[in-house]
Amino acid sequence: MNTVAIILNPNAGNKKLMNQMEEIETELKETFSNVKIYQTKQEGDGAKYVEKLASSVDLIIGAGGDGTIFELVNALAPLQERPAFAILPGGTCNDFSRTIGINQEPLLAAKQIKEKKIKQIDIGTFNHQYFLNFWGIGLISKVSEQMDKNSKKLGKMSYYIQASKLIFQNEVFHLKIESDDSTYDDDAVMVVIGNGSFLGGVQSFFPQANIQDGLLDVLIIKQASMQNFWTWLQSQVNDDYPDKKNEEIVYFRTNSLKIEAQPIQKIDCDGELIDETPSTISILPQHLTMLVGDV
Ligand SMILES: Nc1ncnc2c1ncn2[C@@H]1O[C@H](COP(=O)(O)OP(=O)(O)OP(=O)(O)O)[C@@H](O)[C@H]1O
Repeated sequence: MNTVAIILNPNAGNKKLMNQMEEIETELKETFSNVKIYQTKQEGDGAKYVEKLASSVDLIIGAGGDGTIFELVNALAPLQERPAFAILPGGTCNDFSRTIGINQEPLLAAKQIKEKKIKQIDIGTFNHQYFLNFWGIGLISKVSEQMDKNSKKLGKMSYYIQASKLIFQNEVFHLKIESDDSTYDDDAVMVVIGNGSFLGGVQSFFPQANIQDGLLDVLIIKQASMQNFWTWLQSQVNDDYPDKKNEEIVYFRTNSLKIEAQPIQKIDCDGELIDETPSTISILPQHLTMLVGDV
């Protein structure tokens, strides 16, 4: 593993990553003989770089926030031959980098990447889109919808401020889920399907998510559960979560499922609003070779 392309969004987050790039490049060059930085100028540039570079590099390092990582993963995942992938966290939440134990200090993350600790990682897919962290409808996508660049500057707290504003609106939809492992046909206010264990910067929804088990974690929140759910979210999850005896929270694991909602719901995928229901979601087991940190 010698040839490395760093695809960098210079405007991600608070530009902390951008300001440390020289130092990071020097650090990486101690281990990798050929390191080049490619700066994106706008949305779509990251994907173009992946298409151009994937067949000629051993490792692509995504340097930016979750939006940049989402774009790069969506360009890498459909390729037949995929170089290894790593993350230098530079955004607000950096959810998947946390799941794979990458330090949130970019220079320390670079030191971890130098260790070349490799894992084959599952990724989720639906309608030719791919996700590392989560697929969600209901409350979760409403929070994303109302987040703008200004509120993002507040960092991950802004997710919770938005969520707490919306949580009592409790907009119910009718949900139908079919999978080999479970079915559901009832009202709900939110569905979150997880691959990674972090969401909005905290290890809240799926603390025991395993990114190599070929399974998606499916969490359905029914209407009456919002108060419980919020209490639970604040209490930051204990080991026996989710308690399957709790009738207000439905939880199961599966490798694929079909979801319909009435009225149609917007889909939030790794923090990006990109599609609408219905959707058939599945997992691509150990599809991506990633350099991980302390996991
Ligand atoms: N040079 C650039 N200037 C502005 N936007 C860019 C640039 N390069 C890429 N983008 C786009 O900006 C969007 C947001 O980027 P990214 O997620 O990396 O940063 P962020 O929004 O600050 O972080 P987070 O998503 O964690 O809050 C992405 O969709 C990305 O494609």
